[in-house]
Amino acid sequence: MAQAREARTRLCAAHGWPESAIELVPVRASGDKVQDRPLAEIGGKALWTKELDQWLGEGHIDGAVHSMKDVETLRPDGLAIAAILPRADVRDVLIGAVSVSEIPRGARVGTSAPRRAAQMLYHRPDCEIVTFRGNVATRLARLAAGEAEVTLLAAAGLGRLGENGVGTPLDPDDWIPAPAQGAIGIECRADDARAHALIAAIDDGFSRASVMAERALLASLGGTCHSPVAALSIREGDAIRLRAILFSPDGNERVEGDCRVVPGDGAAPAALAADLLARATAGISAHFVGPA
Ligand SMILES: NCc1[nH]cc(CCC(=O)O)c1CC(=O)O
Repeated sequence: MAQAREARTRLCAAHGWPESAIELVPVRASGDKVQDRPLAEIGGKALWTKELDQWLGEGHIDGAVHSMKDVETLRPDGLAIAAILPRADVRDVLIGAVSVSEIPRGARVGTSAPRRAAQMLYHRPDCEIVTFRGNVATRLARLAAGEAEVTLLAAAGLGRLGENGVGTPLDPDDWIPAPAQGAIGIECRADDARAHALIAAIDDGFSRASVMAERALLASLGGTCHSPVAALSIREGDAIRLRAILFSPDGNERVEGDCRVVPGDGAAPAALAADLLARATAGISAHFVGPA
């Protein structure tokens, strides 16, 4: 809902509309309905998009607001990503310790993201991963209740909920976030030219190019938002430096690489994905199926 409000505010500002011009329609996603198990274990795909796709396709709504990190790389034919909003803080935030190296020995780390678990175990093999799911407030409450010593959350999500002062943001030089982290996208029906044009007015070109590069890499890896992969686009003049790391889930192995991407070019991310898979050990490549 915080993301939808941000999208509404930006759309209304761009077109000079009152906030009442856009109605927010809450849709409960499958990923919200199941709270007690790690998402990766539920196995189903499209946990955050299935219901929204259906409502959009059937015309109950004219636009769907997504956290792009949760949007599968292969989208239904009838839908189009009409805008990527200016990207928020891309970083992961560590809560419960001031840095990864200062986490107490043997500490429990609450997360259900395979990427965060593997990346933490790579740096801190002494730590123990405990499953942490639910919204931001739930996770912070579980930390406060002593179910883990530390947890990791996206700075973007914390910021949108007004939790700005919590924890230590991790420098992307040593800790890379998830593909598309911090980016909000708005989809519409591909044949709805009017909605597409209105929404496209708030598209941010560099954020779009960055997110599309990260998604192109993920698609070529055959990865999902549950894959142990970290990827980030960094501005390099008019182009992008795309950095990526694949991990084995236990954090024992990793393979990393980077490439230069001219905005809109999907070939360079695909080539980086192929190169990473070619250099990956079996413990890593078992978690990626390659391009569809
Ligand atoms: N899968 C959960 C999810 N999807 C998007 C965000 C944060 C917001 C964003 O990255 O845009 C989060 C929570 C988290 O990772 O802490």
